[in-house]
Amino acid sequence: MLELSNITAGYERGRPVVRDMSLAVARGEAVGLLGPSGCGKSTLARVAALLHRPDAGTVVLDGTTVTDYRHRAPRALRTTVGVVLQAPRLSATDPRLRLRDLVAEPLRATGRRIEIRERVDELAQAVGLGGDLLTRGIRDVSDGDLQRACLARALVLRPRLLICDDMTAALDAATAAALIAAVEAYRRGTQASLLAVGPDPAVLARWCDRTVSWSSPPSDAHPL
Ligand SMILES: Nc1ncnc2c1ncn2[C@@H]1O[C@H](COP(=O)(O)OP(=O)(O)OP(=O)(O)O)[C@@H](O)[C@H]1O
Repeated sequence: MLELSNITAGYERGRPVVRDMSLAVARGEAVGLLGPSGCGKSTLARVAALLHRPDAGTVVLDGTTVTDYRHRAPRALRTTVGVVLQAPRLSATDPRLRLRDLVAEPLRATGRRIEIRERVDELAQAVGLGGDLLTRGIRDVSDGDLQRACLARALVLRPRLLICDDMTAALDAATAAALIAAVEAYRRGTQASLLAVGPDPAVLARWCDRTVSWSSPPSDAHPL
């Protein structure tokens, strides 16, 4: 489903934060990527989500070798992946949005307005956004509720690969458990693959088939 081969990536020319990293996630598999803060996990996750162009290396997603990233990536490839980032306030681009609009954003962007009502209500239930939460603005909900909405948005186009970058960071235990359960239910229903990134082995073990440690030598770090 996802093959990252010898990825080198960073933000400044000549100063990579990810060096020669390889990782594969098979169809239907859930892989945890474990590593300390600042080691480059989020950067690699962004490369896998086609949000950041690597300086070197190859990304193969669903059998297609990726040549373009961000808005230049073909829509069909972009919508293969759903992404939940660590900081929901940063990933929710427009602070004036209501949660309902935030969840519906990918459906609007892909011209599937007709599906919005049913799909958003279905996902609100799946992630536990009850009561009037969907009608509230981003500024008027807790980080936990905003992250629930971000997970719903990531699932709204039924991605075949879900990437969760430290999704449960800074959430209380009950909200974290609810979000993990929602991802598990989605995967049971769709056989979607999962790449879960985080610093806590116990959290990753809870929802992943196997965990790759960032500090492993390259030969152990991937099954390619
Ligand atoms: N947009 C950016 N511009 C410049 N440098 C960045 C940017 N994002 C991350 N970095 C730097 O790249 C390095 C790796 O960061 P990254 O977020 O990928 O690591 P991480 O393992 O996910 O850390 P954390 O678990 O704390 O999020 C860090 O030194 C960070 O400061």
